[in-house]
Amino acid sequence: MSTLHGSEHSEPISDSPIARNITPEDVLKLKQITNSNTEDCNYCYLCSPDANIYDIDFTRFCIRDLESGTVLFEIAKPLPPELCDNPPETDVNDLDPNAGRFVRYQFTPHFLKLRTVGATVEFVVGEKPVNNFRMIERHFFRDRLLKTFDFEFGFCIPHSKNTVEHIYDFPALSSEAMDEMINHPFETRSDSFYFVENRLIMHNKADYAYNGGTIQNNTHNEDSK
Ligand SMILES: CCCCCCCCCCCCCC(=O)O
Repeated sequence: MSTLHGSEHSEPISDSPIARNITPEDVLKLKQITNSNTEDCNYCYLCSPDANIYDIDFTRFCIRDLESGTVLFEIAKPLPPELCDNPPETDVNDLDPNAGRFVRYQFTPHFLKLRTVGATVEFVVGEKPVNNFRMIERHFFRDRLLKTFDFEFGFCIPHSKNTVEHIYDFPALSSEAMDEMINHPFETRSDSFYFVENRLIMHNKADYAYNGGTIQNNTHNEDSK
């Protein structure tokens, strides 16, 4: 039996979140990062990897500062083994079904001073048309909700490759809040919930450090986007 971990709902959303459809309204009500009350918070997801019945696959992800145009982070999914000269012997996704659902970002303190960031996502979809593709992403520092982002991807035709840039307007943060976030790496976290026709089909997590000394970054799972 489990509830929607991390929420401060007076009633559990569900006895089994994976068994029942989680809606946008559900995740918009969450008052904490999912499963933030346990050590293994990176292993609590509100849908199983099998919920992605549309075979949506993120193949490239890029974040840029819209004021300067500087690319802050970029990652592309490796080519499938059949298209590689030297494919790895083991696919990490064969070992851990949650591989690729969690990303760790390491940014410099300057990142927190940015105003607007563009996140470009490239993704492919499978044989089903995708209607009403929507991402709700919630960023928390500890138990404080920094901001909720709610982005539409629109309609995607079967077997299409798509690119969209979502604009993140940063929340206003006091210098004290920024200092706290800088001094407590990985206590800033996000949940990204992806819906098709209001059904949760993917849930990814990320955490963030802002104490890096160089321009950018590092990830746990390089194939996660
Ligand atoms: C400081 C709080 C505002 C945070 C805005 C963050 C903008 C960067 C977006 C990157 C989020 C990607 C999440 C993911 O990997 O799924």
